[in-house]
Amino acid sequence: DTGSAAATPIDPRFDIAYVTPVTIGTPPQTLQLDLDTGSSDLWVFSSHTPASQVRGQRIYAPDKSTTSKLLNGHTWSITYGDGSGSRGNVYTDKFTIGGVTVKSQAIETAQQVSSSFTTEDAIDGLVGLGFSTLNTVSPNGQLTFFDNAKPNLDSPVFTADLKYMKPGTYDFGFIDKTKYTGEITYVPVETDPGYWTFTSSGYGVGSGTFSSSPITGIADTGTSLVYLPTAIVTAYYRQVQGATNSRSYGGYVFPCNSTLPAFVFGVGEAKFTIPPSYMSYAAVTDGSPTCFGGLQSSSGIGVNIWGDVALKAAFVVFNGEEPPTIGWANK
Ligand SMILES: CSC[C@H](NC(=O)[C@H](Cc1ccccc1)OC(=O)N1CCC(N)CC1)C(=O)N[C@@H](CC1CCCCC1)[C@@H](O)Cn1ccccc1=O
Repeated sequence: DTGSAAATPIDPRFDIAYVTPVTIGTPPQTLQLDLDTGSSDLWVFSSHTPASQVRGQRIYAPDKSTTSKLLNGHTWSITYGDGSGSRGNVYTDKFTIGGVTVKSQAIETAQQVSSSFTTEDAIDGLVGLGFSTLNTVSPNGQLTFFDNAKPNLDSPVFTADLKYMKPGTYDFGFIDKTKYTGEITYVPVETDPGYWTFTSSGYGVGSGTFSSSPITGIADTGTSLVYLPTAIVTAYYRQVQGATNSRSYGGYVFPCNSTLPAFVFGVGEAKFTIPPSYMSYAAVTDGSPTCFGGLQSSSGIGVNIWGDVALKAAFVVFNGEEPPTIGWANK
């Protein structure tokens, strides 16, 4: 098997998240889900989600699918880094992304979603693409779509080609040579506790010297920004006129008309440049002259996160062979 599906930004003004069309059940029900390498639950808004918590999202109705089966006595509950969360019951059903089908995928139906999910009408749920050890279904943890699909994929990989303010693609089962330039640099992945954790070889601010120092973090398609150690973040914003670490806005902000340096990060011998346009994430509120930075400190999180701001500067291969590795290429 091989497959390919679009990853479309949910907001035309800034890349807060990307959604991908999937089909569930028989006849197929189409939902727009956020593929998240930072978690491992596949959950959806459903006919079991209270109407008061659904605001425009598409829902999965297991009772309308001839191939759905309730996974008796199984429940799930998840809380994300940004404090959002959801919980509910579990079915198995036919699940397809970009033409790759898993006949019996655990579909976690929401009985409750937090307010930030209710207000985000462009996201109908998540497809966790982290390692299945992170799955929250109890009493028996379930496998991710990738783990279920892997044995039937031509190659046990999926790739992310996210783009700045336009649709990119997720490919499953193959590496599309037309999507990158030069060589792919592969580095080891630490699978404990279950993220795509790898070690970057260092960073540089703009045209400044490159600092070769290991930065261990996770490649996370479900996180909008890049979160790195405070020393790196302060070194970056020292080069930005008028930048301050705002308590009220919860991070580094600066005048939107500031000149921003690029941010360079290393993977092995390779270098990747996040252009200034990606580093100015968004105006703090619509029309404000104050902008929120695409690079923020990880000190409050406990893990460094290479989110979409970094991922869209590269072509990334999530290699599910044993042992797993992650590959980065310029594009
Ligand atoms: C520092 S982990 C914060 C991160 N959530 C974000 O990145 C959200 C994404 C978002 C926000 C609003 C609408 C849509 C999407 O966006 C912001 O938080 N932003 C962007 C806008 C900025 N103004 C403020 C900062 C996060 O929990 N990701 C998790 C997946 C997310 C959850 C929310 C829905 C979309 C998918 C996940 O991979 C993060 N994970 C990673 C490792 C361990 C646990 C864990 O849970």
